Amino acid sequence: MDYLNCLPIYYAFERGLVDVPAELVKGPPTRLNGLLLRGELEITPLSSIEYARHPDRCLIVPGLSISSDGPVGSIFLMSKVPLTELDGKKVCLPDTSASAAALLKILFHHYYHVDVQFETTASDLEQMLARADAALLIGDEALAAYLHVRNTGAPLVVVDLGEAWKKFTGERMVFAVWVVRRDYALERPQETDGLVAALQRAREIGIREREAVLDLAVHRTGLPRDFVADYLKLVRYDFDAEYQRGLLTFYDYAYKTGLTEERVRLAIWGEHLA
Ligand SMILES: C=C(O[C@@H]1C=C(C(=O)O)C=C[C@H]1O)C(=O)O
Repeated sequence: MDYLNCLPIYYAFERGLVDVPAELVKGPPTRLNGLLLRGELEITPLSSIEYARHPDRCLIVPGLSISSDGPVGSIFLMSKVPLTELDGKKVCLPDTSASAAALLKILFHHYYHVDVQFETTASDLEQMLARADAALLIGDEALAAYLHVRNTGAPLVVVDLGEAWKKFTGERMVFAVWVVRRDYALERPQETDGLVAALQRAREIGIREREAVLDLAVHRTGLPRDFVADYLKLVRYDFDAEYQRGLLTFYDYAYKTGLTEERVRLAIWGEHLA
């Protein structure tokens, strides 16, 4: 995934510290979601909401996710007015996002109790706010927009969706899980074990070599070092029982909000295969 939040995981592959018998493909979340579902990728981070829409198509890689326990630092709603005043107004969603877009719909419906009209557009704060009263941003565009708003003092209400979710439910929020295509995994269990082990090894190295990852992140983005360091502390990569409970809570609300068609169970590679 072509965002800073994936660098701690892919650093070891990029640096050749872990051998991965695969070709790496980059893109924003919705592009990778589409490629996996069209059978053009074998293993990828997938927007968590897309897993709930296609549980028969994928198996979750154990012990890995893109999550937060409270603020996430890169998923923001930026609004010209307080959220309660958005009733009947338009909100732009970025065409890069699936999970955060679903989360925002859930929050408006069940937490803020505000009825808004959504429009999906390219991820560009200025253009979004020219067409609507509020805009959702994710990933590196959200980081840049946040800094811009902070530095210019633009009069926008800024809400971190990881933080709003935590206030609403008390739970962690899982934005993406790594999945392997189910047909591929069942046909090629040994290759799947190899890819899963490579990802887990890469994650360990990314955590251990935190400073080197930070150097590379600063070099690549040109963002201030303290800002990037703080951000990389907010993003979590765990997928233990507490994260899974947070994810199932998200799925419950997604179902209640009409964003998914069934209440799914988590099928995790190596744990239980439905
Ligand atoms: C934390 C983030 O979570 C992302 C949000 C996603 C989504 O909305 O579909 C998908 C993958 C994650 O990278 C982020 O990109 O800022």
